[in-house]
Amino acid sequence: MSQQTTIRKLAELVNTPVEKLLEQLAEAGMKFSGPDQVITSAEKLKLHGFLRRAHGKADKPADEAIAPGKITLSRSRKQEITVGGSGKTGRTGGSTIEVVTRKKITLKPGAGQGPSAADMDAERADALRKLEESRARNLAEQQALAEKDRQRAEELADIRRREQEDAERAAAEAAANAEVALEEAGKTKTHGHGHAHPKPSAPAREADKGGAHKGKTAHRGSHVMQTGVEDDDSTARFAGQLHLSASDRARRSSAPRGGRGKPARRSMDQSRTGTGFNKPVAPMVREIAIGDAITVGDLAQKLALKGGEVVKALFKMGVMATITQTIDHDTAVLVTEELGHKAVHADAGDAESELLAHAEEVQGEKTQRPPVVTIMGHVDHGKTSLLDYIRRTKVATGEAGGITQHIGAYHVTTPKGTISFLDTPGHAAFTHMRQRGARLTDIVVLVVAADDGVMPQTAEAIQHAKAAKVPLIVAINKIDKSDADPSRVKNDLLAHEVVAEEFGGDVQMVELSAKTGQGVDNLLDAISLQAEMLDLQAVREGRATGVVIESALDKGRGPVATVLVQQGNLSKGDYLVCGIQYGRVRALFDETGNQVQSAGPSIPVQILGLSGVPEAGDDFVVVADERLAKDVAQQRDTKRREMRLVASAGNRMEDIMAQMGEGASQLALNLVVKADVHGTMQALREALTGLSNDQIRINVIGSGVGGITESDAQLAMTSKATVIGFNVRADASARKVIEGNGIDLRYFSIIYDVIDQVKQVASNVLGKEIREEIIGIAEVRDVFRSSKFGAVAGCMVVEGVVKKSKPIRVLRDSVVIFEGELESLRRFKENVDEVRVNTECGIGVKAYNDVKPGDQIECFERIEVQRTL
Ligand SMILES: Nc1nc2c(ncn2[C@@H]2O[C@H](COP(=O)(O)OP(=O)(O)OP(=O)(O)O)[C@@H](O)[C@H]2O)c(=O)[nH]1
Repeated sequence: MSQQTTIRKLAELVNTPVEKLLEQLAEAGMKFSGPDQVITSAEKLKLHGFLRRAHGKADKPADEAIAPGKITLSRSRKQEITVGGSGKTGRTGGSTIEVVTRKKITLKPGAGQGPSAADMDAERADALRKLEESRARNLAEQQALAEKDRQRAEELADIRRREQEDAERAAAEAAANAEVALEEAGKTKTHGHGHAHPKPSAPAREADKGGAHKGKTAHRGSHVMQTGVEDDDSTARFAGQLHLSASDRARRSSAPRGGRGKPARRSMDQSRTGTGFNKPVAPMVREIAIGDAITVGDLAQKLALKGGEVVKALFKMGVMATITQTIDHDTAVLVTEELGHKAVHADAGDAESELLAHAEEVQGEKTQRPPVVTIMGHVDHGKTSLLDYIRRTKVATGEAGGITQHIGAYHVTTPKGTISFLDTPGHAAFTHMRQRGARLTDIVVLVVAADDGVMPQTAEAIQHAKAAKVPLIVAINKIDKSDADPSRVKNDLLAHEVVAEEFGGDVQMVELSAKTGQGVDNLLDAISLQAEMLDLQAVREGRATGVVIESALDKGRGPVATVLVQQGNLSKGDYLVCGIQYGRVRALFDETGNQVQSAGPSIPVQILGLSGVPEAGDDFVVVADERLAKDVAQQRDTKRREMRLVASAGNRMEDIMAQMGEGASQLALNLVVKADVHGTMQALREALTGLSNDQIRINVIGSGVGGITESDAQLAMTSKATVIGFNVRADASARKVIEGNGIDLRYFSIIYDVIDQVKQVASNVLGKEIREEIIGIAEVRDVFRSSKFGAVAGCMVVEGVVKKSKPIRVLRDSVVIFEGELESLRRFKENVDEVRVNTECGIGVKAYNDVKPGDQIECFERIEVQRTL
């Protein structure tokens, strides 16, 4: 506005009549003489303010413009900026500031309209001040965060250091396994080395780049101060720092401390590539095979753990075991799973299945085979005499003197066919059957002395035969004796459901005398007849299978075993597996001691050539070659040893329990059993352990064939066992230990005596128990009350005898309501010590006055009873 404005010109400009303008100016308090008078800018503004007010609008700038000297016209722009440490407003307390920027024009009277040098007004200064404050606040926050990050980084570094140590330890432990694994995989160590420092993976590289945070900043663009409002570089950079991500900050703050700050990251990458011995990212789960038993040490080795760790885990499970101790399969599986690994059952092995495949090959035409007979009966009823008679008269034909040797079994040839007898204790025959789940005996001959009748062991034999579903033939022996009464025997047997044919049953009964031989042929006929009815068949050709009946170690000939062939044909030169032994049949002998070339089904034969002494009851199988025989035998040996370890571990445990007197209410009686032959030893072991019940457990902790040795005596001493010698004696050194330590040693030659005596010993161990016995019951008929005696019950003794000195119980409706003792017991007015059945009496109960008619007073006593098996 370089030109001066007149009122007329202004009226034209604002399009208002000049008169009206003059009026308005007059109203605004400005007097003008005419329209050509000049109007100043101040006057213009005054008019403008007047007019706004007149229209009801307040105009602050206009008011301010009233200030003398200058008029400022302004155009404003609002802008919001957010400031805060990480951009996460909520966490760091960042704030939003409203910045108002104005374009200002200050008009000075006569000074034209261009922008003045003092563009910055008070508001702007205020906004900048606030911004400065905010910056300062954020800087403080930044520093606090940096401090926190530094602490956190230190913690992380600490954790990583510990992990690294753990990893190194794990690596050392895994070294052995890894070597094996590497060998298996055909990898060389250099291969592993080449990957020891792999390049970081793509994402890792990207994350490592310095620009990582930039990308994030860009992503958070809404938080960045926009340029153009304030061209402030420092603020822009500052804002960039504010928006660093937490991870970036952590890395940035840890970087200077950790050198290059990357070892942890590198190790992660290595583990991902699967090279080097770094701590695995997930726990390593091993799958291990466990047999029937394993020592704690072996298990730890399989799991690549320290023995102590497995012991500790077992302890937590309530199993106390040392590293050398054996644990059974189930416990081993449990602890393996507890330790986070997997367990599978160790396969029995291919050799055994191969063996089975071979065994199945023994197929062919089946033909009639001889019956296998076991003789059983009560002691002294004549079993041995009968067997001897048959052997003497029917075996060894053609041999001078007919001397036969005892090999545990023999066969006789009768006009009606061959019969094989098992010359082992009846128990043993059935033990074998139970063990193998197969029939070893076809027929049981039950010997009953005609003069003695049915006795306990007769009944026991009947039970055995019935349980095994083996048919019976009864030999009524000693009929030569004057007091023989065969019909009484037959009648007695009826009570055991053994019914003679003549009574309409199906059991053949033969009267005979083992002494004179009378009727023995009839018995053989009866056996042949029974065998025919049973239609016993077997394959005669092919590889033989069967069972060991007896075994021993012969000083001159080595291990000898009497086997009963069940299928096929056993020949000299055959390879066989026999229990855990194997070998090639060097020679076969029959019961007369003659060498034979082969033996068919149901024929017992003694063999030489085994690697060791098999156990009675072991099976044998002829196999194609020695290798297979050896493999199977060794596998079985391992398995059996494992089982023994478990059994002995169990024994040890029970001993400990018994000694501690806690954890088991069951008592234990330990025995060491030695016998002359395997069959007897096995029969004894079975029979004795079978005596165990809830209260006592009979442990045969040691058993074997042969004399009692010093080691047997030592075993007995350490486990406080009783030594049983069956047809064997203790040698000098064993006797010394036995006598010196007071070990209980007993010799026997009759199985039943052993059982009886063990029962007695067990009873002593069991001790006595206190039992209560009710000796009398009195019924309350009436109750009298006296000040002197209290309540006195008028009673009738309905059972037994009521004694003053014995404890009593008061019963109401068959429920005990009081237990105590008697205060008084009277017959009429007299005090008595006892009152018998069907007698009236007066009873005063001590400390109890609530007796009512209808109650029962039960009198009892406590007695000591010897516990028995
Ligand atoms: N008179 C007579 N005596 C017999 C007969 N059979 C056996 N004896 C006698 O009875 C006794 C016992 O006979 P063993 O054959 O030993 O009886 P066991 O049943 O084998 O006895 P253990 O082997 O001890 O169970 C012996 O003295 C025999 O001589 C018989 O038929 N008549």
